[in-house]
Amino acid sequence: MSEFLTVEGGTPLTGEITVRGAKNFVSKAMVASLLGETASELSNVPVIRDVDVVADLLRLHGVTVDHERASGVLHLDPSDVESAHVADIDAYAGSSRIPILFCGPLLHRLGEAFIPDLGGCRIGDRPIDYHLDILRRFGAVVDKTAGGIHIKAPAGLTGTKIELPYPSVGATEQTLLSAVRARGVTELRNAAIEPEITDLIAVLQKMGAIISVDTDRTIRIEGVDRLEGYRHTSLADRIEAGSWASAALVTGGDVFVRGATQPEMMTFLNTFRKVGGAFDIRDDGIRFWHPGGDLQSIVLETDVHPGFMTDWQQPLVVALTQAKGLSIVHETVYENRFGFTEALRGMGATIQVYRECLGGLDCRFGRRNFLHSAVVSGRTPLRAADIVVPDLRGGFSHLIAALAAEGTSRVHGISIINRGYEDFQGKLEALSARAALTN
Ligand SMILES: CC(=O)N[C@H]1[C@@H](OP(=O)(O)OP(=O)(O)OC[C@H]2O[C@@H](n3ccc(=O)[nH]c3=O)[C@H](O)[C@@H]2O)O[C@H](CO)[C@@H](O)[C@@H]1O
Ligand SMILES: C=C(OP(=O)(O)O)C(=O)O
Repeated sequence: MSEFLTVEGGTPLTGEITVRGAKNFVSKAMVASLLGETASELSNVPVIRDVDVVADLLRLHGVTVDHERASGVLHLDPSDVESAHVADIDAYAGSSRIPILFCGPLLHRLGEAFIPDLGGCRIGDRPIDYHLDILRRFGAVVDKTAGGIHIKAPAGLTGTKIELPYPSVGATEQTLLSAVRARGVTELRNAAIEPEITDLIAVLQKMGAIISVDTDRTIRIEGVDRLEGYRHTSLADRIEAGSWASAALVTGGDVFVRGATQPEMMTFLNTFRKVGGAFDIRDDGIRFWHPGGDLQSIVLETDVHPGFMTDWQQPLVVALTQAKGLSIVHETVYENRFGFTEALRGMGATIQVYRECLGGLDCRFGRRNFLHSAVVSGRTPLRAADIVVPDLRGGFSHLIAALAAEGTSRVHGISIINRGYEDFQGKLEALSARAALTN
């Protein structure tokens, strides 16, 4: 951890940056390519570490992966998967959450798989009980070991009825990726319907799948015998776009986010406006800026789509430290996503975290001892600090706070941010931030 970013605060971010494909879709579309008999081509792919991790994992399983990094085109050819000799899979333990989604496709192709322990941000326990339950319902035999899970389906997978206890994104994707080639029909109730899932369904349909989505969160999948490769352009990363929007607001800046799209960001845009941010939606992106005057405090609850996305929460909380009055933020998706506020407090923010559900919703975490509600009292000037990045979005929030703070901050552990923000240092430079890497 010797490398750190020196950030001199106090300069509004101004200018233009580009946001490419969504981290939370691209990685899943890459896994979907394993289901095809022919090669796939995915466009608008960002250069982020999660894409590299999944590319390497696919290569390990015999997929030929060619990532044209500048143009953002990814070629994925799975024709050699059956003959691949998978070695060194343990090296991928803890790298991201995507390996668990390899289960369905590998079971269809090979009848068995070993999935190393998962990584991803530590923002709660992040169990995989729904995933394992789903796989068992399809007929797989799951054996949990110390380093990962062994999974087998010698007789193939059979369609089933599933009702999720909570509309989990990953569990919905697990179901989709397993059901499309299972025997018969699968019905998934209480499914997640995030835009990244809708785009995954679009990819699977292009491959030959038959999937319908009802208005009541029910997804029906009719299994088919064969799927082909696909050609698809990823939807934009709405989380990255929202993060830069918050950065513009906190620093009193003006940023055009080329590539950002309105439909997937409607909920964010409503909140951004209520806080006092301004935006202008254009065909090629969205401009976000601080129009002057005071920012307003709000009551905010994170929720599954179409609610306010949990991954937007952390950057926006920094903006709330600059709003007048008391804001309430109730995190209902992850039980432990306010750890990042400690560093903000060290920078002068007034934020209290509570175990109670503050806000309108009673969530799964009420009365379970999790500090999952926050009260932010503003406006408080922020001062520079030495910070260690805790997780992806928390890290970006700290970066935003450092950009707005008075003085020079040192942000350690910034490589975590590369997992989901393409070339964020280049983008900071393009926006005239005063940030430099020190080794
Ligand atoms: C790579 C990726 O796409 N990550 C996103 C994905 O994560 P991910 O797919 O991991 O998130 P989920 O939607 O599955 O998790 C939501 C909630 O369900 C719980 N749960 C989930 C699975 C399970 O087997 N058991 C269980 O209890 C989780 O602990 C969490 O409290 O959706 C989240 C919610 O929009 C986003 O914040 C993440 O950025
Ligand atoms: C929680 C996140 O991602 P992951 O599921 O990959 O940890 C995120 O993108 O903020």
